[in-house]
Amino acid sequence: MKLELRGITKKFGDFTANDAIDLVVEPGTIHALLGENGAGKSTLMNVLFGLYDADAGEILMDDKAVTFVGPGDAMAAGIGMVHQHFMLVPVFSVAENVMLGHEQVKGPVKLLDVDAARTKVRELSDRFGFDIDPDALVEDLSVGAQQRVEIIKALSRDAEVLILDEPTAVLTPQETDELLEIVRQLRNSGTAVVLITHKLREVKAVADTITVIRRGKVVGTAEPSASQEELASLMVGRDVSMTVDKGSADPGEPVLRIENVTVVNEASGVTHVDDVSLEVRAGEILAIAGVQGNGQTELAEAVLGLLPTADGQIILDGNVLSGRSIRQNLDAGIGFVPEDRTEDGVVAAFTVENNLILDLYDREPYSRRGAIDPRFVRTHAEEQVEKFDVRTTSTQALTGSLSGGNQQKVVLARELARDLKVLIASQPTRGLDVGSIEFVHKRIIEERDKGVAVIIVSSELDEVYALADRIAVMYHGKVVDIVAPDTDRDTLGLMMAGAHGKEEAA
Ligand SMILES: Nc1ncnc2c1ncn2[C@@H]1O[C@H](COP(=O)(O)OP(=O)(O)OP(=O)(O)O)[C@@H](O)[C@H]1O
Repeated sequence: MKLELRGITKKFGDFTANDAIDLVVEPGTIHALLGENGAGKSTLMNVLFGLYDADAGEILMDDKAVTFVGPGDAMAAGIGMVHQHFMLVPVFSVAENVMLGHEQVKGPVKLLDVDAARTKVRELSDRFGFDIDPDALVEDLSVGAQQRVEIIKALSRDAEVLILDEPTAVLTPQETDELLEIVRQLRNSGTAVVLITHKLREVKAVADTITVIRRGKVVGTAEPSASQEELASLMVGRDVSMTVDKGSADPGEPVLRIENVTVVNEASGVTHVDDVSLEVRAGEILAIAGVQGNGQTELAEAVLGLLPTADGQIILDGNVLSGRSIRQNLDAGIGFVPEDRTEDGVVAAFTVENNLILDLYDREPYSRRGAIDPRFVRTHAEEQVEKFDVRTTSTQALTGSLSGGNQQKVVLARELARDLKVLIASQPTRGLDVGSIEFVHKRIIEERDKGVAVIIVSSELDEVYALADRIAVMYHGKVVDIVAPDTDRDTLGLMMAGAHGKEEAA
C-alpha cells in the first residue's frame, strides 16, 4: 500500500511540531525518517497513527484520502506501529497478547480465540523467521523477542505499512542485526516500512529512501549511499564530529571502590551482581560494557544505594556507603544518570525547571530561608536549557511533553550541574541524536578531566570506545575481565557474550 502525507501541520499551543510535512512511502520500501531530537518525528507518526489530530494536511492511502479518529481506524486501514515502549501484557502469553486488541480492529482479520491467534503467530513466525513460541509468556522473553511479538501483533492485523519508532535503541548488536534482517524481509514481501532511528549505520544498511526533518520541516532527502557525516549534518544543520577528541587520562587516586559486591533480588532470589570488585580513580572513565541484563544496571543502582548489597562494600573517598540514604550519597558527590529516564530520571508531571532542581531545591541559592527562590530556579533552568540545547517550548513546560531525547538532556543537565566526585551514567546517550551525542560525550570527558571518577554503563560499543579509558566487561553478574580500549570489537563482543577473559575470546 502506498502511503502519502500531504502538508501535515501539528501545533501544540503556539509551537509548531510539524510544519506542512510531505512524505511518500512506497510499498515494498524501507523509508527512514531522520531528525534531531525534538524534530517532530514521533509527532508525525502519532498523527499518522490516529493518536493526534493534525491541524492541517491530509493522509492518503493508495491515493485515497483517509481520516483516522484513533489508532483503531489506522490499524483497520492497514497501519501498524511498534512504539519504543512495548505495549504488551507481561503475564499473558504471546498468543494472548496478539489476540488482544483485535476486537477493536474493523478490518477483515479477527482473532477472537487463542487457537486462531496461536496459529497466526506460528504462521508469521515461520514465514519471517521470528522464532517465537505462541505459548511463551511475554515476561520470559528477551527484549528483542518482545519486539518481534509487537511486529507479529501488527502483522496479524494485516498491517501493510509498519512504523518502527527507534526499534534498535534497546537491542543488543546481534538482536539489531536480526531485526534489520526481518525488516528487509518485510520489505521484500511488499510491506512499506517507516523506520525512525538515530543510528546512521542502520539507516545506511537498510533504507531505500531517507527523509530528514529538522524543527518540524522536511529539510531534504538523501540517498543511502550518503556518508554518515553527510546525513548527520543534514539532520542537525551543522557539521558533526562522529568521534570526539579525547586526550589521554591522567588518573589520580581511587575515589570509588567496589569490593566483592553481590546484589540479590530479594523477591526472586536471583543474583544479579556476583562478587564484583572494581576501582575507579579520579580522572578516569571506566566503561562497563555488557549486553543489557547482565547485572550492570543493578551494580550502578547499588552504588547509589537504590538497591541493597547482599555482600561486600562500596567505599567512596574512604567512607563505606552502606547504610546511608540515597540523599546522603548524592550529597557526597555521586551523580547518577539512570538507564530508564521516564521511570527514574524525570518526573514527567513536573516542569522542566523543577526537574532541573530535583536534587538541589532545598539548598542555596535555589532556596533561601527555607523557601524556593522561583526567579533563581528559572534563571538556572534557562541557562541549562540553553547550554544543553534542550528543545522545549519553555522552561515551564511539563517534562513529559518533551521528546525522548530532550528528556534525557534534562537528566544530564541536572546531574552535571552539581559538584561531583563520581559520575555513574547508564546508557547516557540512548535516544539522542548524533549532535547531542557529540555534546554529551564532550561533557563527560570534561568531567573526567576535572578529576571526576566516571563510570559509564553502555551496551553500545561505539560509546564504549568513544569514552573508555578502561573497559570492564560484565557477563552473568560477574566482571569477566578489565581490558584496555584498544581491544578490538570482535574480542569485546565475544567477551560480552560470555567468553571468559581476553585470551579465551581471542
Ligand atoms: N503532547 C505534547 N505537548 C506539547 N509539546 C509536545 C507534545 N508532544 C511533542 N511536543 C513537542 O514537539 C516537539 C517534537 O517532539 P517529537 O517527540 O515529535 O520529537 P522527535 O523528533 O520524535 O524527537 P526524539 O528524537 O527526541 O524522540 C518537541 O519539541 C516536543 O517538546
